[in-house]
Amino acid sequence: MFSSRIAILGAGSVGSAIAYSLIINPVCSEVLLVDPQTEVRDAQVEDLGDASFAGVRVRAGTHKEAGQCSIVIITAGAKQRPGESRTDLLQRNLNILHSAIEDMKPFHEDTVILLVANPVDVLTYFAQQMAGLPKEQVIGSGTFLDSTRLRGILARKVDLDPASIHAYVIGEHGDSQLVAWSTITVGGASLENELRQRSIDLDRKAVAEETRDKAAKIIKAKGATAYGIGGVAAILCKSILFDERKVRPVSHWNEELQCCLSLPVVLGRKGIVRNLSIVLVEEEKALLEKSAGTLRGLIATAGGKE
Ligand SMILES: NC(=O)C1=CN([C@@H]2O[C@H](COP(=O)(O)OP(=O)(O)OC[C@H]3O[C@@H](n4cnc5c(N)ncnc54)[C@H](O)[C@@H]3O)[C@@H](O)[C@H]2O)C=CC1
Ligand SMILES: CC(=O)C(=O)O
Repeated sequence: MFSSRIAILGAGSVGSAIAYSLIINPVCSEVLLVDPQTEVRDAQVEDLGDASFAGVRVRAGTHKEAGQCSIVIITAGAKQRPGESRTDLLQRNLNILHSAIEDMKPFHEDTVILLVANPVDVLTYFAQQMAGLPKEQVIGSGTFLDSTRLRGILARKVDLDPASIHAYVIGEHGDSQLVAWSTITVGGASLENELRQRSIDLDRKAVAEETRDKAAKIIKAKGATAYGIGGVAAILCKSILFDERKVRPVSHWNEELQCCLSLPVVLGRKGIVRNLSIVLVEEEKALLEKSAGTLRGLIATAGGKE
């Protein structure tokens, strides 16, 4: 059995969905839930414990214990109300992040921090400044969830398994994100080729908008998204703990663009193992730079570097 521990800060909708994914498909021995709302936290522990058939222990933990875990997943923070954007949460969630990180410090030298709370790219940047860990060990779930949504939408359009479509949403996990259309492949062939061969007329703009707006649509109807990020965060934990070297689009510091945003990178036990050089066409490069500009602006507004 595994010996690693994963701490989840925030035992709300997202934290509990991530915990559920982690106990259903075990990758660690213990999951710690950390939340100042102790009554809710303890009820989540009890409820999740009833589902822990695979032997993963779930218990309440403290911030100090979390700082010593193999992975700390930060979901602590306010969520969007219908009509709000992720960036509307910035100041509230930055304050929560600051106190949570101070409460966890000093971190174990091998801890990887996975930001999930929004706006995830900006919080990833500030967590890197605050945590005292190498930048490679502080990452955000970024556009992995958007890329999963994109693959699902494309899979329905072209009648294929989503896992057989290599497609990435890059940039901000937010409104300035973009689909890297020119890089999409199916079985080694370009998506263009697949569409042409099968005479499928794909409305790319509509697909990109459906992908981008999916969270808002779910939030409008049920108040939160949870299962998607639950699955995605658990997959990222597995990639990290098993040193899988999987390529994932996650939020990380990009020296060239001077902000944290998502591009495909190689993930391993110490977080980002290396960057990959995705080859974009000019229009995509311009959109990525625009997305980075949005994120740099948000960082500056929140008191980070200009
Ligand atoms: N990156 C992504 O793809 C996604 C991000 N999110 C984000 O995740 C965040 C959480 O969403 P929900 O779970 O729905 O919210 P929620 O309100 O259900 O849960 C948040 C929890 O954080 C706790 N919390 C507050 N301060 C804390 C601290 N210092 N330490 C530990 N816990 C603390 C609260 O008590 C609350 O229980 C939101 O910011 C939301 O926007 C949600 C879905 C997907
Ligand atoms: C809420 C959010 O960030 C999402 O579901 O994409």
